[in-house]
Amino acid sequence: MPHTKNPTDKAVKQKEQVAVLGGGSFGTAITKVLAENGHTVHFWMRSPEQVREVAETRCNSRYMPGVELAGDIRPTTDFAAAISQSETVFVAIPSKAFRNVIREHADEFHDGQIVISLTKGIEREGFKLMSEILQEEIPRTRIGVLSGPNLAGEIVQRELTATVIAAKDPDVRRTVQNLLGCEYFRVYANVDIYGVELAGALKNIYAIVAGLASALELGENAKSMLITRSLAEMSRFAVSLGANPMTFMGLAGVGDLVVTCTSPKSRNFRVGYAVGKGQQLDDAVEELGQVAEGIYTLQLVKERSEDTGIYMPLVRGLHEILYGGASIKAVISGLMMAAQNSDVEFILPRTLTY
Ligand SMILES: NC(=O)C1=CN([C@@H]2O[C@H](COP(=O)(O)OP(=O)(O)OC[C@H]3O[C@@H](n4cnc5c(N)ncnc54)[C@H](O)[C@@H]3O)[C@@H](O)[C@H]2O)C=CC1
Ligand SMILES: O=C(CO)COP(=O)(O)O
Repeated sequence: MPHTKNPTDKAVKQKEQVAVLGGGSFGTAITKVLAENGHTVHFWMRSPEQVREVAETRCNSRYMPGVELAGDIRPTTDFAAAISQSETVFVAIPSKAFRNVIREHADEFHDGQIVISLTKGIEREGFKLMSEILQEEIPRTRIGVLSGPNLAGEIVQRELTATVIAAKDPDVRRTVQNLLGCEYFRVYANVDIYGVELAGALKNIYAIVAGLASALELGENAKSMLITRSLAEMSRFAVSLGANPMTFMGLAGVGDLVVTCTSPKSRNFRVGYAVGKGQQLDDAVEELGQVAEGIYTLQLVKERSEDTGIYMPLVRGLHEILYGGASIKAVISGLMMAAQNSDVEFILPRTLTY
């Protein structure tokens, strides 16, 4: 049920200047939360037409049709102007363009500025997460990552939502909690940046798997099995890369996995569903018209898991279906008939004979 009270009615403790980079669904949703909390939001996007539309109509019709953007929102194509006055900058640029955008404007960030990635993806070259890109490109800033079960379409309707801010610096965590927290948006803290960020990127793969399962009308037992084994697989992979397994018990892990694996509001789920109904992958992505990061993450994680010997049967199976022309039935049969294994491998180590 949407929360109907407008947070702008509430006395705001401290009005800040903030910037949001990226005018898609999630950039728009976070801009709306910040503006409703009374902050001045410098909303940077590359399209002058979109800037004009948001300025004139207070609506971003391509990504959030029918949603009014109230409050002190200043849309702009001028990057330097957007971030110059802002103590905190939120970045909602898809992973494929993330480094280029930050690199191009690296000199415009100032020392100690807080920069928070909202992006749930991985860069192909070097398997870099967005926080690592920020660290490389703008090391003088203070970096954090926001991730969790955060469907943009629900946030803009003020549906009750929780998220996670991960940062080493407690001041960064506190700042983001203060900026975003309100009656319908609750912000929890973590220090495991890598785990929170990897969880957000990896779950997109399993949302595609869940969409496929939904299209095939598999039963409830099967859906539960898939979600739980997805959690086992993604945490196995992340832990091998240095993440804390406990992060996967939280909102950024199981929370985000559940929401995207059970909702057609997830774009990744919708791509899986379309493929499960017989559509070609390229057509499904084109029809979506928005980013489905899992498509790219799948390829990177498959390669990385093979290079490092991490057992990821769902990733391998999905890759065979999407890129290897394998039949969905054959892949399911292969998964079900694989060697029997342990449930929670942190309790009973997995047998290696597969
Ligand atoms: N939409 C959602 O519910 C959520 C999305 N995210 C993540 O946020 C990130 C952004 O996703 P969305 O906003 O949903 O995507 P979207 O597909 O709705 O919009 C992408 C936006 O990025 C812009 N863009 C692309 N390349 C650009 C470039 N080179 N320079 C400037 N702008 C560029 C596009 O113009 C568009 O405005 C993704 O990594 C996604 O996984 C995270 C949580 C929730
Ligand atoms: O990350 C999301 C929700 O937490 C959004 O998922 P999609 O990108 O699949 O829509």
